[in-house]
Amino acid sequence: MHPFFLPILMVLLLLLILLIKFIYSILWVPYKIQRHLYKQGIRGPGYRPIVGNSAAFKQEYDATLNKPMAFFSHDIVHRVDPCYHKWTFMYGKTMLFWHGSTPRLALADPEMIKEVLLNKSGHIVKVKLTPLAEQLFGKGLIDLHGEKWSIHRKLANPAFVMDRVKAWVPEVVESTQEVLNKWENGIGERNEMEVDVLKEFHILSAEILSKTAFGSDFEEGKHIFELQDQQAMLTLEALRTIYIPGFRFLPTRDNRMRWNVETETRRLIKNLIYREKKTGGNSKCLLSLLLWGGLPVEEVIDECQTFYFAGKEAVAIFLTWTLVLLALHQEWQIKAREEVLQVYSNDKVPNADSLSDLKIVGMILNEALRLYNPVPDLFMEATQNIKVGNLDVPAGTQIYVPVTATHHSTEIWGADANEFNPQRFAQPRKHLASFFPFGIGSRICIGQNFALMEGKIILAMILRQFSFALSPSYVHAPVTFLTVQPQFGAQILFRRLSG
Ligand code: HEM
Repeated sequence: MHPFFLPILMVLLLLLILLIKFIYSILWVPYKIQRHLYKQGIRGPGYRPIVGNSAAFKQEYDATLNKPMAFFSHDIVHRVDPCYHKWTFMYGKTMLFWHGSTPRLALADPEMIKEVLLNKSGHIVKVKLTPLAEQLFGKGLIDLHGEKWSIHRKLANPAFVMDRVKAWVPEVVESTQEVLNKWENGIGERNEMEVDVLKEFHILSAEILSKTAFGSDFEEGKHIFELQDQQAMLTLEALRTIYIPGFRFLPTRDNRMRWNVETETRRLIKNLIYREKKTGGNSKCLLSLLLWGGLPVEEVIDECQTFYFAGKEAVAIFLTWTLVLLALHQEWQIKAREEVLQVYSNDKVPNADSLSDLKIVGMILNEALRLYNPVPDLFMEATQNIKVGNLDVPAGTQIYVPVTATHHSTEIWGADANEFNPQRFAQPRKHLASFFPFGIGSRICIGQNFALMEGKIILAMILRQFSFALSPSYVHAPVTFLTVQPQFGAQILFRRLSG
């Protein structure tokens, strides 16, 4: 026998096993799942080996970016979730599409959505972030599972219970007042001034988060936020391409940039932690709870990365859309101002006790979160064969929850689903899974109380000091850049209120 015969045979055998595994996961499993769901009446754009429907996603997304809305409308699903929107007309609202070779089953029925998000069997879990997204979020709450998630969540929860959140009202008032003074000075002798509130609210929510959750000076956190913004852009670029395992380890230009940004972000957070350790901490803040709760430093860094992003981004977007809506719907701006002036009469500074008196403001915030919910979709995964409603869902199927589409559904919200009508929130919500901007179930947003408190205080303070309208330079173009954002900023004209 030739001396190389055996090694060559081994290599060939190994290659054959790899090929079989490859064919099994790229062809056999996807087509099997597709057949299984097709038999139950679930249709979709069809599986393409390896790439799935990535080409369609890219094409629709690029088309959206190049096509601002022709006229102002709150009917935005076709921009925010373009593929899903297009496919619903072809295949129905409950459908199957493909992210690479991963099946995604989109659900539209609130009862089924509730069943998935509230499932306690442990067989439906949150989808793990891709390693690329981990560089942005860190391996914190958003991406943790099981026992580790439960430990982190228990440690972080006390920072966001209502009493603790209310204690942060003075910090929110102080930071907001500084911004409003800046606008006031900017107007000076003029009649009005244009402000891109998207930029302003990013800075304001970052400052508030630094002071409250991290108990630190904004200057310390500022650089971390800037790096996170940079990382968000890089992550977005990467997420729009097909994920190829191992590619992120190649020293490409973008990969190197991502590594550097991540290393620098983590270094800065580590500095914050060491300062916190030295000073003994501030028992009110999240950072202290995590650190003194016994988490290893590396896990605290991960969690800080998560909160620096999640706590700033969505709040800034939420406030931005609220202002855009009130700038457009003057009648509601007037109603909200009347309420604010009544609740905070005699120049009273907004305080925690009167938050619940801001009923109309609360309804407006809800309506803004319904029409322009910052997080457009949620992803879960079946780890075993499961039943959702009447459907048999095979293990390995991801479940896609189209939050924006649900919030805009005429079947759920009636013929005026795409109208701005805060009055609809005068009644309790129709169904737990008809309005869920913060998610529902055990993974519900931990910062919900905090975000709504910020929304009420900041909006009340703006309404007391200024009237505002959309600037002619504003172009309505909602688009999904990780969150639902105004593509060209949100230019608003502010006027000082007389008297
Ligand atoms: C209007 C503002 C906000 C919106 C719309 C929002 C929305 C969401 C949504 C939809 C989820 C996912 C729920 C799920 O997977 O089922 C989430 C999770 C999360 N949010 Fe928020 N969020 C907001 C503000 C905040 C703030 C202010 C913070 C922190 C200060 C925060 C921190 C988090 C964290 C850490 C998670 C992961 C929770 C877990 O999986 O245990 N969010 N948020």
